[in-house]
Amino acid sequence: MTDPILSVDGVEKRFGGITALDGASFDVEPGITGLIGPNGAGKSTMFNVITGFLSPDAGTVEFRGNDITGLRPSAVAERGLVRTFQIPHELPEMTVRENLALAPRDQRGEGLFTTWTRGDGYARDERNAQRRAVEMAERFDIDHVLDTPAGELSGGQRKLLELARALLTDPDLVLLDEPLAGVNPTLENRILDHLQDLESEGYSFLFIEHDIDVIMEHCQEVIVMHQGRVLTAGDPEDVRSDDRVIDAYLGGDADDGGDGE
Ligand SMILES: Nc1ncnc2c1ncn2[C@@H]1O[C@H](COP(=O)(O)OP(=O)(O)OP(=O)(O)O)[C@@H](O)[C@H]1O
Repeated sequence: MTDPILSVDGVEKRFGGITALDGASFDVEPGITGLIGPNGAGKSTMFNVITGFLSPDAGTVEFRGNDITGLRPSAVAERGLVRTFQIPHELPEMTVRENLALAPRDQRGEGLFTTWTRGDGYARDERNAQRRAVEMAERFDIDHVLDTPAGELSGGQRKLLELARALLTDPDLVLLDEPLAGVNPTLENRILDHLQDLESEGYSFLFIEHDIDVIMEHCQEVIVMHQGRVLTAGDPEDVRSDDRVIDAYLGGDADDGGDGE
């Protein structure tokens, strides 16, 4: 048994009267792990807490054995834990090349201003960033759109760009929020193949996904959230046949008029 790369323990998060996370705990082992659960289960809130976009009201998050609870997103990214973003507001106007070249600094919280005002080593860093941008675009088959504004990409190309941007920060663990949403089946398979290849190179992934077949085929482990807690976690085969999971997805009230399909 390997050490967990990520450990979440007793995490709580409330928004006014809404309890989004209600004492959620789980471990993530190296590899590809799926995070599933019905709408409103708390999956996105959990991603935000893990990556420092929200502070939890209680509980801890440990990454590679170090407490990262409440650290800022840039500090979390520095330690090797990143999430893919919906491309922020201003970036659709920038080309794929520019998006990729800026990605590492962006994740570290260095804005354009810091980038431009930095002195020593800037030219070298810049050449390096440009070279890696092209290499990454080639790897993800988006090199033919390097000079296209990101806002003009298809849904699938945009997901590949997000993945490429995340990888340019040299992460150990990447959190992916529905990486296949709005992606056509051909690109969907390509993204999944990329994840598999990257995993064999030592990257780990935790991803939110609604398609249980994708989880079954590509994840070593699956974590199921429901009502802000972890309902169960483990082997996808076992989880799929777990009555509690089936109930959670069907709405739970078995004697409440469900058609029992
Ligand atoms: N910023 C917020 N303010 C108020 N309530 C919020 C906020 N963010 C999330 N919530 C609430 O917290 C609960 C959990 O939401 P969350 O988005 O984390 O669930 P989810 O599992 O990601 O759902 P989905 O699969 O629909 O994206 C929901 O009841 C949601 O309405």
